[in-house]
Amino acid sequence: MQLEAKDIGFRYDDGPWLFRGVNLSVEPGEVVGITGPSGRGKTTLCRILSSYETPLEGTVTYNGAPIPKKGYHPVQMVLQHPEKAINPRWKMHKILHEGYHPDEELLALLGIEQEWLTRWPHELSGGEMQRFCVARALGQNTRFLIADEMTTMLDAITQAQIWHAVSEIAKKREMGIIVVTHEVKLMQRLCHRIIDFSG
Ligand SMILES: Nc1ncnc2c1ncn2[C@@H]1O[C@H](COP(=O)(O)OP(=O)(O)OP(=O)(O)O)[C@@H](O)[C@H]1O
Repeated sequence: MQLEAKDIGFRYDDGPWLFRGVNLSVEPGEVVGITGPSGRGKTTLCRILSSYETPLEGTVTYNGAPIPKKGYHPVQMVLQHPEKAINPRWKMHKILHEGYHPDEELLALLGIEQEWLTRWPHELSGGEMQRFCVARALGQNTRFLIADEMTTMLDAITQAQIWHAVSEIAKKREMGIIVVTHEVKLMQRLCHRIIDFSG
């Protein structure tokens, strides 16, 4: 059940190649960090791994086969800014239940309070909103989570709570995680190995 990128290359339109020949594989339960200077394409690579973007060269496979375009996606991505990932016209319960129905245990682990469910997104703080985005990404069929600066904007306590919850779930389910962050200590604490993406 490995997630594997082979010889990936990408550039935007007629621009220069952002990267070529990138190889990466992540095993179930493994936590892999990706580090590198700003602008080298870490976010773009994450988008390719989670099928939001198609590579111009190379392939991404899950369990040795291309990831099916239909159905629940086994690779889920959580971004830095939760407000960009949710529909501002939906109340939180609708946002939360968009893909599946998270159980009470997961909500409690992520510190999501019942009363938040009836609120609009603008009535929540960034940290509260991000807990919903994380819950939404942690469906039972999520095999890999891509955390692209997932807790960068949050205070230390919220950051610790979210990572504690995600790590617990990952251990229990053997879920793999890719962590992109500029925070070196967080990266070292979480990751089994770190890949330098300096290009
Ligand atoms: N949709 C797009 N169209 C054109 N260029 C883009 C697009 N998205 C990103 N880029 C450019 O591609 C390069 C890589 O961006 P990307 O966000 O992948 O890098 P990054 O390593 O994640 O950077 P950061 O650490 O600052 O988030 C940047 O120069 C960026 O301006």
